[in-house]
Amino acid sequence: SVLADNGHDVFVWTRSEQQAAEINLQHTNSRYLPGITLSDRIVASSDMEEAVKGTSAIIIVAPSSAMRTVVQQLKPHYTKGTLIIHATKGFELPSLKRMSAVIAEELDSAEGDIVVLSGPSHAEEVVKRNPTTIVVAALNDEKANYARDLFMNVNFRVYTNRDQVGVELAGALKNIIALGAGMSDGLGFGDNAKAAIITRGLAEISRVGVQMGANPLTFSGLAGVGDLVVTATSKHSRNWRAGYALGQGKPLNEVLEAMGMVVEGIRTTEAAHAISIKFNVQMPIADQLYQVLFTGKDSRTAVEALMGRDPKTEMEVMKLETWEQWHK
Ligand SMILES: NC(=O)c1ccc[n+]([C@@H]2O[C@H](COP(=O)([O-])OP(=O)(O)OC[C@H]3O[C@@H](n4cnc5c(N)ncnc54)[C@H](O)[C@@H]3O)[C@@H](O)[C@H]2O)c1
Ligand SMILES: O=P(O)(O)OC[C@H](O)CO
Repeated sequence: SVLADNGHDVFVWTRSEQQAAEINLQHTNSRYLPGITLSDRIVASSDMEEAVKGTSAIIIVAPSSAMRTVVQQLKPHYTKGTLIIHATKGFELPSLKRMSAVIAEELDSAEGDIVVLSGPSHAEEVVKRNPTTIVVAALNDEKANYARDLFMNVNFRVYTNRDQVGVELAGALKNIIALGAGMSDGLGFGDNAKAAIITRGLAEISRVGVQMGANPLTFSGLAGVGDLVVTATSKHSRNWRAGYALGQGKPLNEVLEAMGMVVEGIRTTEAAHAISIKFNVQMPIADQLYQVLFTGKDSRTAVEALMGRDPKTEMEVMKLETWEQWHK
Protein backbone atom coordinates (compact mmCIF):
# COMPACT_ATOMS: atom_id res chain seq x y z
CA SER A 1 0.00 0.00 0.00
CA VAL A 2 2.88 2.38 0.77
CA LEU A 3 4.41 1.67 -2.63
CA ALA A 4 1.05 2.15 -4.36
CA ASP A 5 0.62 5.47 -2.52
CA ASN A 6 3.99 6.46 -3.97
CA GLY A 7 2.71 5.85 -7.49
CA HIS A 8 4.29 2.44 -8.11
CA ASP A 9 2.53 -0.46 -9.78
CA VAL A 10 2.60 -3.30 -7.27
CA PHE A 11 2.34 -7.02 -8.05
CA VAL A 12 1.63 -9.35 -5.13
CA TRP A 13 2.41 -13.04 -5.32
CA THR A 14 0.31 -15.38 -3.19
CA ARG A 15 -0.07 -19.15 -3.21
CA SER A 16 -3.83 -18.77 -3.01
CA GLU A 17 -5.72 -18.18 -6.28
CA GLN A 18 -8.76 -17.26 -4.22
CA GLN A 19 -6.86 -14.55 -2.35
CA ALA A 20 -5.41 -13.20 -5.62
CA ALA A 21 -8.92 -13.03 -7.11
CA GLU A 22 -10.23 -11.19 -4.04
CA ILE A 23 -7.41 -8.61 -4.25
CA ASN A 24 -7.94 -8.11 -7.99
CA LEU A 25 -11.73 -8.04 -8.08
CA GLN A 26 -12.74 -6.61 -4.71
CA HIS A 27 -9.52 -4.77 -3.78
CA THR A 28 -9.64 -6.30 -0.32
CA ASN A 29 -7.59 -8.85 1.64
CA SER A 30 -10.27 -9.72 4.19
CA ARG A 31 -8.43 -12.46 6.08
CA TYR A 32 -5.37 -10.34 6.87
CA LEU A 33 -6.56 -6.71 6.61
CA PRO A 34 -10.30 -6.72 7.27
CA GLY A 35 -12.17 -3.51 6.50
CA ILE A 36 -9.41 -2.06 4.31
CA THR A 37 -9.81 -1.14 0.65
CA LEU A 38 -6.60 -1.61 -1.29
CA SER A 39 -5.37 0.56 -4.14
CA ASP A 40 -6.23 -0.66 -7.64
CA ARG A 41 -2.51 -0.24 -8.38
CA ILE A 42 -2.08 -3.50 -6.42
CA VAL A 43 -2.50 -6.55 -8.63
CA ALA A 44 -2.16 -10.09 -7.29
CA SER A 45 -1.23 -13.35 -8.98
CA SER A 46 -0.59 -16.92 -7.90
CA ASP A 47 1.88 -17.23 -10.79
CA MET A 48 5.38 -16.25 -9.66
CA GLU A 49 6.61 -15.52 -13.19
CA GLU A 50 3.72 -13.15 -13.84
CA ALA A 51 4.20 -11.43 -10.48
CA VAL A 52 7.94 -10.67 -10.82
CA LYS A 53 8.35 -10.19 -14.60
CA GLY A 54 9.85 -6.81 -15.44
CA THR A 55 9.84 -5.51 -11.87
CA SER A 56 12.61 -3.24 -10.60
CA ALA A 57 12.44 -4.48 -6.99
CA ILE A 58 11.20 -7.63 -5.29
CA ILE A 59 10.08 -7.55 -1.67
CA ILE A 60 10.03 -10.90 0.12
CA VAL A 61 7.98 -11.20 3.32
CA ALA A 62 7.46 -14.94 3.62
CA PRO A 63 7.62 -16.45 7.12
CA SER A 64 11.22 -17.43 7.97
CA SER A 65 10.29 -21.13 7.80
CA ALA A 66 9.27 -20.68 4.14
CA MET A 67 12.01 -18.26 3.03
CA ARG A 68 14.29 -20.75 1.29
CA THR A 69 11.51 -22.52 -0.61
CA VAL A 70 9.95 -19.21 -1.69
CA VAL A 71 13.32 -17.93 -2.97
CA GLN A 72 13.86 -21.24 -4.79
CA GLN A 73 10.50 -20.68 -6.52
CA LEU A 74 11.54 -17.13 -7.38
CA LYS A 75 14.99 -18.07 -8.71
CA PRO A 76 14.03 -19.21 -12.25
CA HIS A 77 12.21 -15.89 -12.83
CA TYR A 78 14.77 -13.62 -11.15
CA THR A 79 16.80 -11.25 -13.32
CA LYS A 80 20.28 -10.69 -11.88
CA GLY A 81 20.63 -7.18 -10.49
CA THR A 82 16.95 -6.69 -9.57
CA LEU A 83 16.85 -5.20 -6.09
CA ILE A 84 15.85 -7.66 -3.38
CA ILE A 85 14.35 -6.33 -0.14
CA HIS A 86 13.14 -8.57 2.66
CA ALA A 87 11.07 -7.82 5.76
CA THR A 88 11.09 -11.25 7.40
CA LYS A 89 12.04 -11.45 11.07
CA GLY A 90 13.53 -14.81 11.97
CA PHE A 91 16.32 -17.34 11.42
CA GLU A 92 16.54 -20.43 9.27
CA LEU A 93 16.55 -23.62 11.33
CA PRO A 94 18.64 -25.59 12.01
CA SER A 95 21.31 -23.61 10.10
CA LEU A 96 20.76 -20.43 12.26
CA LYS A 97 21.34 -18.37 9.11
CA ARG A 98 19.96 -14.86 8.84
CA MET A 99 17.41 -14.34 6.07
CA SER A 100 19.71 -12.21 3.90
CA ALA A 101 22.27 -15.05 3.97
CA VAL A 102 19.62 -17.54 2.84
CA ILE A 103 18.46 -15.25 0.01
CA ALA A 104 22.01 -14.43 -1.12
CA GLU A 105 22.92 -18.11 -1.15
CA GLU A 106 19.92 -19.08 -3.28
CA LEU A 107 20.20 -16.17 -5.72
CA ASP A 108 23.98 -16.31 -5.88
CA SER A 109 24.31 -12.66 -4.93
CA ALA A 110 26.28 -10.68 -2.34
CA GLU A 111 24.68 -10.62 1.11
CA GLY A 112 25.45 -6.90 1.47
CA ASP A 113 23.27 -6.20 -1.61
CA ILE A 114 20.13 -7.63 0.03
CA VAL A 115 18.19 -4.82 1.71
CA VAL A 116 16.67 -5.61 5.11
CA LEU A 117 13.49 -3.65 5.92
CA SER A 118 12.73 -3.68 9.63
CA GLY A 119 11.46 -1.59 12.54
CA PRO A 120 8.18 -0.95 14.35
CA SER A 121 5.59 -1.43 11.64
CA HIS A 122 2.46 -3.43 12.20
CA ALA A 123 0.76 -3.85 8.82
CA GLU A 124 -2.63 -3.07 10.39
CA GLU A 125 -1.47 0.51 11.12
CA VAL A 126 0.71 1.05 8.04
CA VAL A 127 -2.25 0.30 5.76
CA LYS A 128 -4.25 3.03 7.57
CA ARG A 129 -1.43 5.48 6.77
CA ASN A 130 -0.71 6.07 10.46
CA PRO A 131 2.76 7.63 10.97
CA THR A 132 5.37 4.88 10.89
CA THR A 133 9.17 4.95 10.94
CA ILE A 134 11.34 2.09 9.74
CA VAL A 135 14.91 1.32 8.80
CA VAL A 136 16.41 -0.18 5.65
CA ALA A 137 19.80 -1.80 6.04
CA ALA A 138 22.38 -2.98 3.53
CA LEU A 139 26.14 -2.74 3.14
CA ASN A 140 25.50 -1.46 -0.37
CA ASP A 141 24.54 2.22 0.12
CA GLU A 142 23.18 2.61 -3.39
CA LYS A 143 20.72 -0.24 -2.90
CA ALA A 144 19.68 0.94 0.58
CA ASN A 145 19.07 4.47 -0.71
CA TYR A 146 17.06 3.12 -3.65
CA ALA A 147 14.89 1.08 -1.25
CA ARG A 148 14.47 4.10 1.03
CA ASP A 149 13.27 6.25 -1.87
CA LEU A 150 10.78 3.61 -3.01
CA PHE A 151 9.00 3.58 0.36
CA MET A 152 9.56 7.05 1.85
CA ASN A 153 6.50 9.26 2.10
CA VAL A 154 4.84 11.61 4.57
CA ASN A 155 3.26 8.71 6.51
CA PHE A 156 6.14 6.30 6.23
CA ARG A 157 9.57 7.66 7.15
CA VAL A 158 12.56 5.51 6.26
CA TYR A 159 16.04 5.67 7.80
CA THR A 160 19.08 3.87 6.42
CA ASN A 161 21.56 1.86 8.48
CA ARG A 162 24.73 0.11 7.26
CA ASP A 163 24.56 -2.43 10.10
CA GLN A 164 22.66 -5.03 8.13
CA VAL A 165 23.60 -7.80 10.57
CA GLY A 166 22.43 -5.82 13.60
CA VAL A 167 19.13 -4.74 12.03
CA GLU A 168 18.37 -8.30 11.02
CA LEU A 169 19.32 -9.77 14.40
CA ALA A 170 17.40 -7.14 16.39
CA GLY A 171 14.25 -7.67 14.29
CA ALA A 172 14.35 -11.41 14.80
CA LEU A 173 15.40 -11.59 18.46
CA LYS A 174 12.89 -9.03 19.77
CA ASN A 175 10.07 -11.49 19.05
CA ILE A 176 11.33 -13.73 21.88
CA ILE A 177 11.04 -10.85 24.35
CA ALA A 178 7.58 -9.92 22.99
CA LEU A 179 6.43 -13.48 23.67
CA GLY A 180 7.78 -13.14 27.20
CA ALA A 181 6.04 -9.76 27.69
CA GLY A 182 2.75 -11.28 26.54
CA MET A 183 3.25 -14.20 28.90
CA SER A 184 3.90 -11.80 31.77
CA ASP A 185 0.63 -10.01 30.99
CA GLY A 186 -1.20 -13.33 30.65
CA LEU A 187 0.07 -14.29 34.11
CA GLY A 188 -1.41 -11.00 35.38
CA PHE A 189 1.89 -9.51 36.54
CA GLY A 190 1.32 -5.88 35.47
CA ASP A 191 3.56 -3.02 34.47
CA ASN A 192 6.66 -3.56 36.64
CA ALA A 193 7.17 -7.06 35.32
CA LYS A 194 6.62 -5.95 31.72
CA ALA A 195 9.12 -3.09 32.05
CA ALA A 196 11.58 -5.60 33.53
CA ILE A 197 11.24 -8.08 30.71
CA ILE A 198 11.48 -5.39 28.03
CA THR A 199 14.57 -3.78 29.60
CA ARG A 200 16.43 -6.93 30.55
CA GLY A 201 15.29 -8.49 27.28
CA LEU A 202 16.88 -5.64 25.38
CA ALA A 203 20.13 -6.17 27.32
CA GLU A 204 19.99 -9.86 26.46
CA ILE A 205 19.33 -9.51 22.74
CA SER A 206 21.90 -6.71 22.44
CA ARG A 207 24.51 -8.93 24.16
CA VAL A 208 23.93 -11.82 21.79
CA GLY A 209 23.65 -9.46 18.79
CA VAL A 210 27.06 -7.95 19.51
CA GLN A 211 28.53 -11.41 19.92
CA MET A 212 27.20 -12.23 16.42
CA GLY A 213 28.69 -9.08 14.86
CA ALA A 214 26.04 -6.38 15.38
CA ASN A 215 26.71 -2.75 16.30
CA PRO A 216 25.31 -2.35 19.84
CA LEU A 217 23.86 1.06 18.91
CA THR A 218 21.53 -0.60 16.40
CA PHE A 219 19.69 -2.10 19.38
CA SER A 220 18.87 1.44 20.60
CA GLY A 221 17.35 2.26 17.22
CA LEU A 222 14.13 1.49 15.37
CA ALA A 223 14.99 -2.14 14.68
CA GLY A 224 15.85 -2.65 18.38
CA VAL A 225 14.05 -0.62 21.05
CA GLY A 226 11.50 0.64 18.51
CA ASP A 227 10.34 -2.76 17.35
CA LEU A 228 10.67 -4.25 20.84
CA VAL A 229 8.29 -1.64 22.26
CA VAL A 230 5.79 -2.16 19.43
CA THR A 231 5.83 -5.92 19.60
CA ALA A 232 5.89 -6.26 23.39
CA THR A 233 2.99 -3.86 23.98
CA SER A 234 0.69 -4.04 20.95
CA LYS A 235 -2.66 -5.72 20.63
CA HIS A 236 -1.75 -6.30 16.98
CA SER A 237 1.34 -8.32 17.83
CA ARG A 238 1.06 -12.02 17.08
CA ASN A 239 3.99 -12.68 19.41
CA TRP A 240 2.51 -10.73 22.33
CA ARG A 241 -0.91 -12.35 21.80
CA ALA A 242 0.57 -15.85 21.68
CA GLY A 243 2.56 -15.14 24.86
CA TYR A 244 -0.56 -13.80 26.56
CA ALA A 245 -2.54 -16.95 25.78
CA LEU A 246 0.36 -19.14 26.95
CA GLY A 247 0.54 -17.13 30.18
CA GLN A 248 -3.14 -17.85 30.70
CA GLY A 249 -2.28 -21.54 30.59
CA LYS A 250 -3.39 -22.44 27.06
CA PRO A 251 -1.32 -25.17 25.34
CA LEU A 252 1.06 -24.10 22.55
CA ASN A 253 -0.64 -26.08 19.76
CA GLU A 254 -4.04 -24.58 20.61
CA VAL A 255 -2.56 -21.07 20.73
CA LEU A 256 -0.95 -21.43 17.31
CA GLU A 257 -4.05 -22.95 15.76
CA ALA A 258 -6.25 -20.12 17.04
CA MET A 259 -3.76 -17.50 15.76
CA GLY A 260 -3.76 -18.77 12.15
CA MET A 261 -0.80 -16.50 11.42
CA VAL A 262 2.92 -16.94 11.89
CA VAL A 263 4.30 -16.39 15.42
CA GLU A 264 8.00 -16.04 14.57
CA GLY A 265 9.08 -15.84 18.23
CA ILE A 266 8.41 -19.56 18.75
CA ARG A 267 10.98 -20.69 16.17
CA THR A 268 13.29 -17.84 17.15
CA THR A 269 13.30 -19.07 20.76
CA GLU A 270 14.40 -22.44 19.42
CA ALA A 271 17.10 -20.69 17.37
CA ALA A 272 18.21 -18.63 20.39
CA HIS A 273 18.67 -21.77 22.45
CA ALA A 274 21.17 -23.05 19.86
CA ILE A 275 22.73 -19.58 19.38
CA SER A 276 23.43 -19.12 23.11
CA ILE A 277 25.33 -22.42 23.10
CA LYS A 278 27.14 -21.78 19.79
CA PHE A 279 28.20 -18.22 20.68
CA ASN A 280 28.68 -18.93 24.38
CA VAL A 281 26.45 -16.09 25.52
CA GLN A 282 23.91 -16.14 28.33
CA MET A 283 20.27 -15.67 27.30
CA PRO A 284 18.35 -16.23 30.54
CA ILE A 285 14.94 -15.03 29.29
CA ALA A 286 15.16 -16.97 26.03
CA ASP A 287 16.38 -20.00 27.96
CA GLN A 288 13.40 -19.99 30.35
CA LEU A 289 11.00 -19.42 27.46
CA TYR A 290 12.57 -22.33 25.62
CA GLN A 291 11.87 -24.55 28.62
CA VAL A 292 8.25 -23.36 28.87
CA LEU A 293 7.62 -23.81 25.12
CA PHE A 294 9.51 -27.01 24.44
CA THR A 295 9.99 -28.93 27.70
CA GLY A 296 6.66 -28.22 29.42
CA LYS A 297 8.07 -26.09 32.26
CA ASP A 298 5.41 -24.15 34.17
CA SER A 299 5.58 -20.42 33.32
CA ARG A 300 5.45 -19.33 37.00
CA THR A 301 8.37 -21.63 37.80
CA ALA A 302 10.25 -20.06 34.88
CA VAL A 303 9.64 -16.57 36.33
CA GLU A 304 10.89 -17.75 39.75
CA ALA A 305 14.05 -19.08 38.07
CA LEU A 306 14.64 -15.69 36.40
CA MET A 307 14.03 -13.71 39.58
CA GLY A 308 16.18 -16.04 41.69
CA ARG A 309 19.35 -15.81 39.58
CA ASP A 310 22.64 -14.77 41.20
CA PRO A 311 23.06 -11.01 41.81
CA LYS A 312 24.64 -9.09 38.91
CA THR A 313 25.72 -5.56 38.08
CA GLU A 314 23.28 -3.97 35.67
CA MET A 315 26.10 -3.08 33.28
CA GLU A 316 27.01 -6.65 32.54
CA VAL A 317 30.00 -6.81 30.25
CA MET A 318 29.20 -6.85 26.57
CA LYS A 319 31.98 -8.36 24.53
CA LEU A 320 32.50 -5.32 22.36
CA GLU A 321 35.74 -6.68 20.92
CA THR A 322 33.72 -9.05 18.70
CA TRP A 323 31.98 -6.12 17.09
CA GLU A 324 35.24 -4.17 16.84
CA GLN A 325 36.86 -7.10 15.04
CA TRP A 326 34.01 -7.24 12.54
CA HIS A 327 34.15 -3.54 11.81
CA LYS A 328 37.91 -2.87 11.67
N1 LIG B 1 2.49 -8.55 10.12
C1 LIG B 1 3.29 -7.48 10.29
O1 LIG B 1 2.84 -6.37 10.61
C2 LIG B 1 4.76 -7.64 10.05
C3 LIG B 1 5.55 -6.48 10.10
C4 LIG B 1 6.91 -6.58 9.85
C5 LIG B 1 7.45 -7.82 9.59
N2 LIG B 1 6.66 -8.93 9.57
C6 LIG B 1 7.32 -10.21 9.27
O2 LIG B 1 6.81 -10.70 8.05
C7 LIG B 1 6.89 -12.13 8.03
C8 LIG B 1 5.53 -12.67 7.65
O3 LIG B 1 4.64 -12.30 8.70
P1 LIG B 1 3.10 -12.01 8.48
O4 LIG B 1 2.64 -11.24 9.64
O5 LIG B 1 2.83 -11.50 7.10
O6 LIG B 1 2.56 -13.51 8.60
P2 LIG B 1 1.12 -14.06 8.23
O7 LIG B 1 1.01 -15.38 8.87
O8 LIG B 1 0.08 -13.01 8.47
O9 LIG B 1 1.21 -14.23 6.64
C9 LIG B 1 2.17 -15.08 6.08
C10 LIG B 1 1.80 -15.31 4.62
O10 LIG B 1 2.79 -16.20 4.07
C11 LIG B 1 2.13 -17.25 3.39
N3 LIG B 1 2.98 -18.44 3.43
C12 LIG B 1 3.22 -19.26 4.47
N4 LIG B 1 4.03 -20.27 4.08
C13 LIG B 1 4.29 -20.08 2.78
C14 LIG B 1 5.04 -20.79 1.79
N5 LIG B 1 5.69 -21.91 2.09
N6 LIG B 1 5.07 -20.30 0.54
C15 LIG B 1 4.42 -19.17 0.24
N7 LIG B 1 3.68 -18.45 1.10
C16 LIG B 1 3.63 -18.91 2.35
C17 LIG B 1 0.82 -17.43 4.14
O11 LIG B 1 -0.13 -18.08 3.32
C18 LIG B 1 0.45 -15.98 4.44
O12 LIG B 1 -0.18 -15.39 3.33
C19 LIG B 1 7.33 -12.55 9.43
O13 LIG B 1 8.71 -12.84 9.42
C20 LIG B 1 7.04 -11.31 10.28
O14 LIG B 1 7.90 -11.22 11.39
C21 LIG B 1 5.32 -8.86 9.78
O1 LIG C 1 2.84 -9.15 14.98
P1 LIG C 1 4.23 -9.61 15.28
O2 LIG C 1 4.45 -9.93 16.73
O3 LIG C 1 4.65 -10.71 14.35
O4 LIG C 1 5.21 -8.37 14.96
C1 LIG C 1 5.21 -7.85 13.65
C2 LIG C 1 6.32 -6.83 13.43
O5 LIG C 1 7.57 -7.40 13.77
C3 LIG C 1 6.11 -5.50 14.12
O6 LIG C 1 7.08 -4.57 13.69
